[in-house]
Amino acid sequence: MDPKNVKKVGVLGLGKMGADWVANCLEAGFEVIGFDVNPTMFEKSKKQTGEDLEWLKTKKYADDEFFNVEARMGKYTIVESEDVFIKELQSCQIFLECIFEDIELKCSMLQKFTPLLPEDIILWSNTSSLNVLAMADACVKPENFIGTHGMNPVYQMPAVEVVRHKKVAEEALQFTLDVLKNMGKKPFVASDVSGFWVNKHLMPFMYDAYRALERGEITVADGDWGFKGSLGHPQGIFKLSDFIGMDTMYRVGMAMYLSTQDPRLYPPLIVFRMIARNELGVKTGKGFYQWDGYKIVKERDFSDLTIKDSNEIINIGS
Ligand SMILES: NC(=O)c1ccc[n+]([C@@H]2O[C@H](COP(=O)([O-])OP(=O)(O)OC[C@H]3O[C@@H](n4cnc5c(N)ncnc54)[C@H](O)[C@@H]3O)[C@@H](O)[C@H]2O)c1
Repeated sequence: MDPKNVKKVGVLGLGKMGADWVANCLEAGFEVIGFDVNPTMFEKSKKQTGEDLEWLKTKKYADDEFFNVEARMGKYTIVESEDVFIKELQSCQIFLECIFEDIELKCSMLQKFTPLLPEDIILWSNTSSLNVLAMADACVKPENFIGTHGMNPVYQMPAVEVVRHKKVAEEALQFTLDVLKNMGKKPFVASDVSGFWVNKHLMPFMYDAYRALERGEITVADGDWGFKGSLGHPQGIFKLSDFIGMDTMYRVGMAMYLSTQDPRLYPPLIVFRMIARNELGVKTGKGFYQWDGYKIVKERDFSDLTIKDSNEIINIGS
């Protein structure tokens, strides 16, 4: 396994993270094949990848005449069927899974795909919290499976949390670290515990902030400015949540709660209410902020959702 031999990557799941990882792979000069079970994602996802590359061109490669967005996009194909995707994967060196944060779904996809893949392909998963060993066990070769948790937006954030599990081959781990470094990332190694290093600490912190909002202790804008202006965070919890997506915030928190039983990881009521109203953040134009694309239009007023006393909880309805 020579990291320099990576030429082609297959990406399964073309939502926010899949689209952004594709941009990172194209930036690195790889050819990319993508597939998503939901065909309505094809156009949206490609648009997202194109915008990511435009961002890279402006912010990182402004002086590089050889960084051509169109040429990079020319190396990206979204295929419309799983059969064609599997055929294309025969010439890939890396398979990257970016589907929903659902252990059963991820394991069933790995069980289905890995017997059909080249023997020496390295399998990456962008899971943010799930048991990596369980996913490895769903693969034909658990030693070649590894967690590669990229941070949102992955084409901008240098760190990748590389999750080591007890069956991973040292060679696959080293290969992964080297390929990521060749891609310009700065990976670090984390343990296979629920939430790994980043989300183990970040998720309870974010949910506590939601609960404070729910109790009327803070507003969205003050909460975000509090962390930005006092601790130097690049953005506050609420803005970050809107980028992540409330559906993903739910899936990650619930998965971590189920595996740890830590009550701080049980999604607060506001998560359920926002999902029921399709207020998922940037992807639906409404979350903690109101959005126009990636621009904040205004912070939203959550005073109608404030939980003031126990009677209110009883009368909340839906
Ligand atoms: N959103 C974030 O900020 C973030 C950050 C780090 C890691 N992650 C992780 O990345 C992964 C993807 O998250 P996301 O935010 O991109 O989610 P998303 O909802 O934006 O996209 C997931 C995509 O997977 C597709 N999909 C689902 N089942 C599939 C299947 N069987 N075959 C093919 N495609 C399938 C869906 O159609 C969807 O387009 C999750 O594991 C998540 O925990 C997310």
